[in-house]
Amino acid sequence: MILQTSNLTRRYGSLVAVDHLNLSLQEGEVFGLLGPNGAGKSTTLKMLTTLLPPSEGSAIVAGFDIRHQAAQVRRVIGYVPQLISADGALSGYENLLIAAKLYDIPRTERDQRIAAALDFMGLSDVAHRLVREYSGGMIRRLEIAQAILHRPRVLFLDEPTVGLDPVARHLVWDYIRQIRQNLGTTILLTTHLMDEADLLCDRVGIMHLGRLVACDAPQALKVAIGKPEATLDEVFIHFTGNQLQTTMGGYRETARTRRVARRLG
Ligand SMILES: Nc1ncnc2c1ncn2[C@@H]1O[C@H](COP(=O)(O)OP(=O)(O)OP(=O)(O)O)[C@@H](O)[C@H]1O
Repeated sequence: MILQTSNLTRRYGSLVAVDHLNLSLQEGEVFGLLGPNGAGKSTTLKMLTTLLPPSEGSAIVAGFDIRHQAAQVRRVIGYVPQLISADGALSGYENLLIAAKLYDIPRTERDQRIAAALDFMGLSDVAHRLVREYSGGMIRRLEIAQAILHRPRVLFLDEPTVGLDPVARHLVWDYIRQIRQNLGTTILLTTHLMDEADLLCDRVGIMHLGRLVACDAPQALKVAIGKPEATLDEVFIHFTGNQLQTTMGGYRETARTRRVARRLG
């Protein structure tokens, strides 16, 4: 197992955002974490990327303990957060150069690694343009390029295609597949898009109120609910008892969650 959580829990005051999560990922798989707004997906990713300490429980990522070996964990993972992390006032190349320095990539290798990442993500032609002139899809691809520059063993993507048009979304899916295929990277992503999860993920985990309520290959989950021909939307509704995106409901809760997410960066 490349990633294993053991009763991983995070509380915010009296709210249990992630509740004794037990999750195992096999090396090289693309795993999708699904769940309504507020289910605990981002909080899980923040703990696994060592940005947020767990309240209870533990997790091992690529052989390192997120609590006691956080620095080692950070060296072997890549993370693309939900909110834009690239600097719009710099070029794509400059953003990648910062990432290369942050990841301690030796000076002699930097240029070659950056060129390879730009090429891999289809951004060579725009490398020296300011990121604020990029389309949403190009920014996402640049952020993914930044996150794979140091060849991480596990890549975390928090809603990688949110806000992208269908063409840009398909392109990001293609790149995610290529990363797995060419680099053997294990990928853990969160998404609200059931077609994205169905097409891209080897397995999905459905979270509801902080708990993992289902975990298997999309087709196996369809069979498990007695409807092999079902869409993943139906599977999701079956396990969460909700229409898509409604658990916490309402504009106020969504706005609050967004504000919180923004604060946490
Ligand atoms: N810093 C915080 N302080 C207090 N509560 C928080 C904080 N961060 C998240 N929460 C709460 O924890 C719960 C889980 O939030 P989280 O962002 O992990 O859910 P999510 O599944 O990622 O949701 P979304 O799909 O909207 O991104 C929510 O009820 C949220 O309001």
